[in-house]
Amino acid sequence: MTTPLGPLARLAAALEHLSGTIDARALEGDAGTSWTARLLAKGPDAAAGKIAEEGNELAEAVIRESDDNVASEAADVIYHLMVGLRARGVPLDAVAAKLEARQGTSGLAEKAARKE
Ligand SMILES: N=c1c2ncn([C@@H]3O[C@H](COP(=O)(O)OP(=O)(O)OP(=O)(O)O)[C@@H](O)[C@H]3O)c2ncn1[C@@H]1O[C@H](COP(=O)(O)O)[C@@H](O)[C@H]1O
Repeated sequence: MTTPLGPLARLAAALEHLSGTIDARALEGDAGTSWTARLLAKGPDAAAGKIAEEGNELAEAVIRESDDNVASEAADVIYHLMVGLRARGVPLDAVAAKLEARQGTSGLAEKAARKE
C-alpha cells in the first residue's frame, strides 16, 4: 500500500508538473490553443497584469469569500506567478534561494534592520 502524500508534497508535485508544462508552452506552445503560450507571447507586462489582477481577487476572497474560492484564487495566483517568473527568465531556484536565506530571520527584525 502506498502512503498518501501530505499537502506540501502534493503541492510540490503539482508545481513540478505545472513548471514542466509552462516550460513546454514557452518552447513550443501555440497561442491559438494555449493560454500560457498566449500570455508568454505577450511578454512580462501581460503576466504582471494578471499577477496584479489575480492578487486582488485573492485578497478579496480572503476577506469575504468561501474557503473553496480562496483556494481557487490562490491557485490562479500561483499559476500566474509561475508564468511571470518564466516570462522574466527568473528560475524557481532563485525564489527558493530567497526563501532559504530568510529562514530563521524574523520579518520584524529584517524590517528594523532596513531602517537603520
Ligand atoms: N493552472 C492553470 C490556470 N489557472 C488559470 N488559468 C487561465 O487563466 C486565464 C485567466 O483567468 P481568469 O480567471 O482571469 O479568466 P478571465 O477572467 O476569463 O481572464 P481574462 O481573459 O479576462 O484576462 C483563464 O483562461 C484560465 O483558464 C490557467 N491556465 C492554465 N493553467 C495550467 O496550465 C496548463 C496549460 O494550459 P494551457 O497553456 O492553456 O494549455 C493547464 O493544463 C493548467 O495546468
